[in-house]
Amino acid sequence: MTFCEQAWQRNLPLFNATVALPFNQALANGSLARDAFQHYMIQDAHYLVAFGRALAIAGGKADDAEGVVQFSQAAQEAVVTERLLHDSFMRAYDVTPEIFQRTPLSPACHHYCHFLQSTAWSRPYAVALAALLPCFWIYAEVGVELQKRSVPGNPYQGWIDTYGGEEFHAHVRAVRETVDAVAAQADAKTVAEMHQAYTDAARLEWMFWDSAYHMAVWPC
Ligand SMILES: Cc1ncc(CO)c(N)n1
Repeated sequence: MTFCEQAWQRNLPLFNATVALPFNQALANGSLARDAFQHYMIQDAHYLVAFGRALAIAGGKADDAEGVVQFSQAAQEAVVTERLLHDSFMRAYDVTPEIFQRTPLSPACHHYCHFLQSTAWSRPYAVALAALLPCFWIYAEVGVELQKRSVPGNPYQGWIDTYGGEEFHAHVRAVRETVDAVAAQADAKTVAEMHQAYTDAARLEWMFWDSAYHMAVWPC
């Protein structure tokens, strides 16, 4: 079994729990509260910049030219997506640049951003990639599950299609191929660290959606 197949199997209950989260169920049936979606978009815009930064660092650590290109391009796409979010969904949902500027990262978003950045800076290339993989893969598979459950006229269809769509899935397949190739060359200790990083990130994906549903803020 490849690293990715193993990681998917080990974390399957967590993935199913992620799809079942109230946020995702409400996104699929179109009943998600507008202010929860606004909160989520603001946090996601913050997240995408940190994700981009972590990808750029991973690109700099790549052990071949292909990896440099793949992850520096992914870094660029993350930031382009962040900008598009401001011009499209945020505008449509009345999240002004001022509202965005004055909304700090939620505790879950803060933790996820810093986990990705510190893993990318301080751990080997293979471990950094394993931490970044759920951001791609879980999003794409949640997108597919939400497309299956989505109702006609769902106001959130555009958002769901971004992640359930073929363009994003092609990226995910390419990242999985690289992660499997890197894992195949890694020693057992590194592979164990990769699994831990994958699970940590998968848990943070769960927490990100849960936090958005409750519009969580810092307790003090
Ligand atoms: C929290 C989160 N994870 C992954 C993605 C997809 O890259 C996203 N937009 N937001």
